[in-house]
Amino acid sequence: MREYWTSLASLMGAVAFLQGVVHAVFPAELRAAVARLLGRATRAFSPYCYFDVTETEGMGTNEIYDAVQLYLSSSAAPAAGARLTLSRPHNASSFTFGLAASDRVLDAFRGAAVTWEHVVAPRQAQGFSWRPLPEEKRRFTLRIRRGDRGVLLPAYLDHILAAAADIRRRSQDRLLYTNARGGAMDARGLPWDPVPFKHPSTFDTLAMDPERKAAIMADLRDFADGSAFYERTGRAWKRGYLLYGPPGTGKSSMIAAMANHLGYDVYDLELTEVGSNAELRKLLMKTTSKSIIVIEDIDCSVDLTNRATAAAAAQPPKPRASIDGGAIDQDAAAAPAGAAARSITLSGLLNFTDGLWSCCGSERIFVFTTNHIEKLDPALLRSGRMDMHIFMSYCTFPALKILLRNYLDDDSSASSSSAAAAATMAGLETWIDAAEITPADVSEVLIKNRRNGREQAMEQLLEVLKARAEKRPPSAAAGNATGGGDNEEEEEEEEEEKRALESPKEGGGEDGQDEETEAKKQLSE
Ligand SMILES: Nc1ncnc2c1ncn2[C@@H]1O[C@H](COP(=O)(O)OP(=O)(O)OP(=O)(O)O)[C@@H](O)[C@H]1O
Ligand SMILES: [Mg+2]
Repeated sequence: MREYWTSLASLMGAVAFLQGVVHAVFPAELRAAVARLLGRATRAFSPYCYFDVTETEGMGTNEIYDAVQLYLSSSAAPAAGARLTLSRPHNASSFTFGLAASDRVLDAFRGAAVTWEHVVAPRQAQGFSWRPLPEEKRRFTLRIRRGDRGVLLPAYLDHILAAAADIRRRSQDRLLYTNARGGAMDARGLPWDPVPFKHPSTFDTLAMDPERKAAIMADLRDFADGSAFYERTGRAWKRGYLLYGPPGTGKSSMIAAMANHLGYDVYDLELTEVGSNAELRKLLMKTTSKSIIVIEDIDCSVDLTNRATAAAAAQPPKPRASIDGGAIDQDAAAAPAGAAARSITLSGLLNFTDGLWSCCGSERIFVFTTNHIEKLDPALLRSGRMDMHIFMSYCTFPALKILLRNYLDDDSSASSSSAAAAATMAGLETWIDAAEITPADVSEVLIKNRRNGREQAMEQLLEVLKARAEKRPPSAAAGNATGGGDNEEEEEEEEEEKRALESPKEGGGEDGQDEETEAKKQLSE
């Protein structure tokens, strides 16, 4: 045994001596070149190939490096014993995990296994630079089997970029964009002003019938996951929703709930600020994908009369300079007399939602709201433009239960099981339809009275419902309060119509218009 140790020691001594000789005789550059050559020779026989993604690229940061970091931090499995770093990026509401130096993560894509290594090496001393580089050089090295290269690249990188963008969007606060300057650009060439969007409305807090709510949520989910479907069917990846109903029934709350549900940004388009159809197009082109473009109170925004009537009523074409500085806006010239002050035309708006321009990005949702659906041109409402018409009704009993839960359920002294509470609840159920009260008004009553306890607040609400129902014409109130009587069949028919309107319209535009006529009839009653 002793001889073994003696020979090992002399071998190590010989290696150290040789190393000293090599260092003394061969310059550093030559040694590095030999090492590179050896590395290349080993890689030539290796079953793997390697790709480096460096942190910096030229003078700037490398977007792919950031994307890989974000992707690996949430999607891939760290190898056993790997260390993760924890951070919270600026303006983000959640934490992200990053890979520490020299650790590995394993991932798989389309059945092929890949390994990522995070390599951190000290940077050689740098001379003077206006833009000092980080002290360490960081890179991710992707190792894949040679045979998998065709399967993985570039699809795997595309997958990583898309996943990282999704994570970034979900972890960062969403933005609400407005066009307060019309379509005029700011110094960065953007017509939209962003502010953080922190509306607390969600589908959970939104008061409406649970089945209708579930149908809308499913439709939104189908849309968001429908990339392959839209590509296969040759449709532009966009969807239009029209929210209509009396003021205070939750149209704006629904938009916020949609944005929160999908994690989309919101573009609140103020049409009255937009000078021309050309400006409208520019605004559209500057929206990002995965966003909801909202036009509230569409009936009040522009004169949206029927295209045919508009053309007949049009003044003799009077060329009018757009605010872009002298360019003639042809659409504006054809504007109807009533819209002379503004040059947005119905056809401009139709092109905005459905024309070729609307497809200059993907995954966009258009939401229009109105209190008066009967004022809208059928052309605007047809399928493909407004695919789903959602009637936001006065507060129904299922919706009321959601509001009671939202506003009163934090009251720990609540004893809703008492006989008195049950009687009040039954009273609310009886009177809610007859009162024709909006969820906004119900919320107001509950907010004002919640300090007095759940039961008191409910009793107060019942008083308000009764008072409202009694103020209404006796026939309408009685019919509703007693559960319908003779009107029951008519009501059922109305319900059917509403359901039909809310069912998604994938196909022909003509059907959409027929249904729309029904909706108008129903609203004008
Ligand atoms: N369906 C609802 N669910 C929950 N809260 C509601 C609902 N409808 C109205 N509210 C409450 O009433 C307030 C006003 O609602 P919202 O602004 O969404 O109504 P709207 O239909 O957009 O009204 P308008 O037509 O006047 O724009 C909201 O702040 C919200 O708290
Ligand atoms: Mg609103």
